[in-house]
Amino acid sequence: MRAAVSSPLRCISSAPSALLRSVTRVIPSAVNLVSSAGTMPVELREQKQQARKAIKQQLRELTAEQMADESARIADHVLGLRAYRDAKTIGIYLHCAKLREVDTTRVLEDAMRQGKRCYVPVVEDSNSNMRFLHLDDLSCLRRVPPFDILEPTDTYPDGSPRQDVLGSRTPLDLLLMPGLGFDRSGRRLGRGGGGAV
Ligand SMILES: Nc1nc2c(c(=O)[nH]1)N(C=O)[C@@H](CNc1ccc(C(=O)N[C@@H](CCC(=O)O)C(=O)O)cc1)CN2
Ligand SMILES: Nc1ncnc2c1ncn2[C@@H]1O[C@H](COP(=O)(O)OP(=O)(O)OP(=O)(O)O)[C@@H](O)[C@H]1O
Repeated sequence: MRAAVSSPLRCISSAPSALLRSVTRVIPSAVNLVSSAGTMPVELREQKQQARKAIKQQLRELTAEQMADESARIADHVLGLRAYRDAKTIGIYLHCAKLREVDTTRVLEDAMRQGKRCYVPVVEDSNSNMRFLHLDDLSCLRRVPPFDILEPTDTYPDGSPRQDVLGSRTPLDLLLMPGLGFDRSGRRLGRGGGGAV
């Protein structure tokens, strides 16, 4: 995600616990490989594809009740974290149920209630560039193709441009990352779009 921040950023990755081991099982050690050309080694690309396929299959097998339970546990965990409680400004994704992502609603609602400044991702273009825009009112959200993920409008109701975190004097203290899978040390596997690089 091309969201530069000017202070050390605390990153919390969350995924249903049933999935936490998937990434390391399917990608034993290759996650640490970096080719000298700065491109992803073919072997690693293939291992990631295989891991994505396996994880998506596991996600499909979770029931709605399991998803809701795991999301509730993750929300409880996040809400109890000092990093969260201390954060004045947070980046948070708006989960997509169709993609079986961890539900962020409760954290977002709590953050807004607590007066934390929230920024959410908005896809810029087909090159996976994205911005983090300020969100203070859920009524400005609409589903945007092709992924049908909720995004805020570019402007506030009064027509002024919605604030981009990069133009803000208060950088993100905490970022809640969407991801397909995470291992127990927090290493993340995304959907392959490269937006989070
Ligand atoms: N909720 C949410 N918001 C987000 C992200 C995200 O992962 N989750 N993104 C994080 O960067 C950005 C959007 N990027 C996305 C990239 C791919 C897909 C997606 O649906 N991928 C399909 C495969 C599509 C294909 O292969 O053509 C999939 O993974 O099944 C969704 C969002 C910004 N906002
Ligand atoms: N080991 C690596 N060596 C060099 N470049 C890498 C390596 N891993 C990833 N990259 C670079 O990062 C980009 C994103 O990698 P990848 O598509 O696997 O990300 P992801 O985990 O799916 O995350 P997301 O798609 O959400 O950003 C790749 O296109 C590649 O340019």
